[in-house]
Amino acid sequence: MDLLRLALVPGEPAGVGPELCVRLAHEPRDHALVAFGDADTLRAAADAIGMPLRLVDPDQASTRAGELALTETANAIHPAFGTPEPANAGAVIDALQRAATGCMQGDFDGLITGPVHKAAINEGGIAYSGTTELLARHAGCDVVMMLANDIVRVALVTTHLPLREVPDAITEDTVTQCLCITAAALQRDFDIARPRIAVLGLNPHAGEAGHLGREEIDVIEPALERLRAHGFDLIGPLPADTAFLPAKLHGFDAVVAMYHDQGLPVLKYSGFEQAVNLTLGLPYPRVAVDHGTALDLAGRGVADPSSLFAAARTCARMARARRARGPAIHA
Ligand SMILES: NC(=O)c1ccc[n+]([C@@H]2O[C@H](COP(=O)([O-])OP(=O)(O)OC[C@H]3O[C@@H](n4cnc5c(N)ncnc54)[C@H](O)[C@@H]3O)[C@@H](O)[C@H]2O)c1
Ligand SMILES: N[C@H](C(=O)O)[C@H](O)COP(=O)(O)O
Repeated sequence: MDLLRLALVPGEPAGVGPELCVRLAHEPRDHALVAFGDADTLRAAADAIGMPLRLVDPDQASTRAGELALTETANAIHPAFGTPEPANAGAVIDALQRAATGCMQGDFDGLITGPVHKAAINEGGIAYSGTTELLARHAGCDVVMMLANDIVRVALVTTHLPLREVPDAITEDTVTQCLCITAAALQRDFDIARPRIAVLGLNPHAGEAGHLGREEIDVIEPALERLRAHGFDLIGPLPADTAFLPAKLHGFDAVVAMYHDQGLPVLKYSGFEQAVNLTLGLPYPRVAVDHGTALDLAGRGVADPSSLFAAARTCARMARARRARGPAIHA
């Protein structure tokens, strides 16, 4: 079988992404990694953490430790560590889009991404709420953000949205769509034949029988009932404050949360180092780190690379399984 090829985007040039990519390039691997980024930024990151780095042509598909194939997407300005330059927003987004195009065209088997600084991209004049949304638009499909570690998988109905807008975005359709994409991904990429999914309510105590909000009764429960009639194994809507108790978590393959900060703090508290961020529903596997740009640590050589290593392992595993199984048939 041909060597697996994975695209790697370091993300914000002033953050920890580039140095973590240098560390990743030194890890043993049985797949080719092709980075999309700025050569000077990667070299500066390698110098800062005292690790050698040899950048090679993207066609070379090297698996040698310390070597990284690079498709250059040059920055406008060389940034200082810890200080994002909004002028580099175009280069950061260009790297993501070119890597995603490569995945869509079948040049790559999957995409691994480092952290992007959302404010710096917007300050650079590009409307951007997250890479999840960018990749969904690029591929023209609906997706779900799921963060996962060995303890829990959390999928979100809404992603990067002001809290004020969340209730209006929780509809029977968005809940149904999130559950369908999540269940299909658990079957396909995690080999769980009949996933058991816990679904959280939106309101305190899942609405307390309508006395603390009606979204559970009017929106979430009807969506669950509709899907149960199609054979989905769903529990909920559950009160979010106790759904993550270890004894309960044991029985679920994933938890669907209604919004970002309902689900992700629990996931990150339970295992920040090993967690990864997956975009479910794309035609290719995309796996990212679970942490941000950590501007306070950039260039100091102390940032933990575990999440990026886990992202690369997860992406390679999913890509290999998809290759073995063949392309998905979309209804
Ligand atoms: N995958 C992504 O693209 C992603 C994920 C989360 C946040 N972000 C973005 O990153 C920026 C900064 O976000 P933030 O400050 O809320 O979160 P952050 O994850 O960058 O930092 C939170 C804390 O965790 C620490 N930390 C983060 N990564 C670490 C690592 N690898 N090793 C050791 N410690 C680490 C930081 O030092 C900081 O104390 C924001 O623009 C945010 O939107 C991007
Ligand atoms: N919501 C993610 C997290 O908190 O880890 C993060 O912001 C990155 O999301 P994108 O991959 O959509 O940029």
